[in-house]
Amino acid sequence: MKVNGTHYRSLWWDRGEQVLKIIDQRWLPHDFRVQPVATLQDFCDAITQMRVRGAPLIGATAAYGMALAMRLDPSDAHLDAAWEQLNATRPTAINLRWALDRCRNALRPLASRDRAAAALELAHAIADEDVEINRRIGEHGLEIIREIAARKPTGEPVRLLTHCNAGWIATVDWGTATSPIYQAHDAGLPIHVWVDETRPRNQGALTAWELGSHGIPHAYVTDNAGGHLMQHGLVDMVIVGTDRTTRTGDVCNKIGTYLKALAARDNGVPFYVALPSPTIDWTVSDGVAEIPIEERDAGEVTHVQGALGDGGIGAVRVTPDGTGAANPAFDVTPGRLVTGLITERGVCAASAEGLAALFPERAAA
Ligand SMILES: CSC[C@H]1O[C@H](OP(=O)(O)O)[C@H](O)[C@@H]1O
Repeated sequence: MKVNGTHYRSLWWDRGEQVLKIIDQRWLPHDFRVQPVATLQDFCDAITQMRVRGAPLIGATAAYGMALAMRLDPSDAHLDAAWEQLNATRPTAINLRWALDRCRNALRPLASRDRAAAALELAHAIADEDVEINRRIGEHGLEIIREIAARKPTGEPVRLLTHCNAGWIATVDWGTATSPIYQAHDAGLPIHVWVDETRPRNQGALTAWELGSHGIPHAYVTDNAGGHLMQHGLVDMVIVGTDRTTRTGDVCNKIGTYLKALAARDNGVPFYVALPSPTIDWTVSDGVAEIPIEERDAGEVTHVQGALGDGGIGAVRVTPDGTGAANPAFDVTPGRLVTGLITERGVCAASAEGLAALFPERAAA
C-alpha cells in the first residue's frame, strides 16, 4: 500500500542489488526503515525478531530465504538444513511451514544446478499469489460491509473493530483483515475502525499507521475496551486475521482475539476472520489442543517501546524490577464463536463442512 504517496510492498526483490529488501517493522510507526536481508542468518533473525511479521509475510520471507540458501549451496543437505533453520524461527503461523514445504517439494526433484533460479522464481510467485489472495479476500469482505452499511442510516459509518495488525505490512500487500477495510473505503462506504492496541507488542499502532496513511477514520483503543464498545452498540463487526486455522474452523490469532470473540458473541456482534488458504492447517482439527502457541520473551510484557522525547525510539520498564512475566503470543478461538471465514474463494462457516465446500481438493487430500 502507500507510504506518503509511494506504493510499497512489505518486501521486494531488489534486482539491481540482487537482494531482498524488507521494511523493518520493529521501528514502525515512528521510523520507516528499509533493510536488505543478505544472509540466511539475516532471514532467521528477521522472522524471529519480528522485523517482518504476520503469517503470510513470514511465509513469503522464508521462501526468499530458501532461494538464498540454494544460491549459496544447492545440495540436498543444504536444502534440508535451510528448511530446518528457517522452520525453527517461529512455531505458530502455519504459513512458514507451508512455504518451506512448498519450496522444498518443488526443488528436491530438480538438478542442483537448476535450484537457485527455480527457488527465486517460486519465491516471487508466492509473494505475488499472496497479493492476489488478499485482494480477493478484500472483495468478499467488502460485500459483508456493504450489507451492514445498507442496514444503517445513510451516511452513518460502519464501525469495525480489529485486533493486532493483519494489514498490508503483515502480508506482501493489501493485508487480510484490512483488505475489506481498504476496499470499502475506496468504494466510498463510510467506515470507522476501532484499533485494538494489542499488547504487548502493540501491533495496533501499525494498523493505526496503515489506516492513517490511507485516510481511514479510526481510533486507537485499549485491548480491554472492546467489550464495553460492543455492549454500547458501537461495533457493527469485528474482523481479524489468523496465523493458523484448523480444518474444522478453529482460529489461532494474536493473544486477546479469543476474548474479543467471547464479547462479540455475548453482544450479538458478527465476528469474521480473514483467512488466506495458505493459513489453513489441514492436518489439525482441535486448535486448542494441537496448535503450538509461541511463548515470547518476558521483556516484551515488562517493557514498552515507543518514541522518546529526543526523537529516538526506546523502551521503558513498566513493572517493578525483578517482576517476571508470561508472554503467550497467540490464542485459539473455537470455530463456534466465529460468524464466518472470509477466504479468497468466498465466505464460509467456520466448520469442516464450510471449508470443505470452498476447498474440496484440500479437504479430501
Ligand atoms: C495477516 S496474519 C497477521 C497476524 O499475525 C500477527 O502475529 P505477529 O504479529 O506475532 O506475527 C497477528 O496474529 C495477526 O493477526
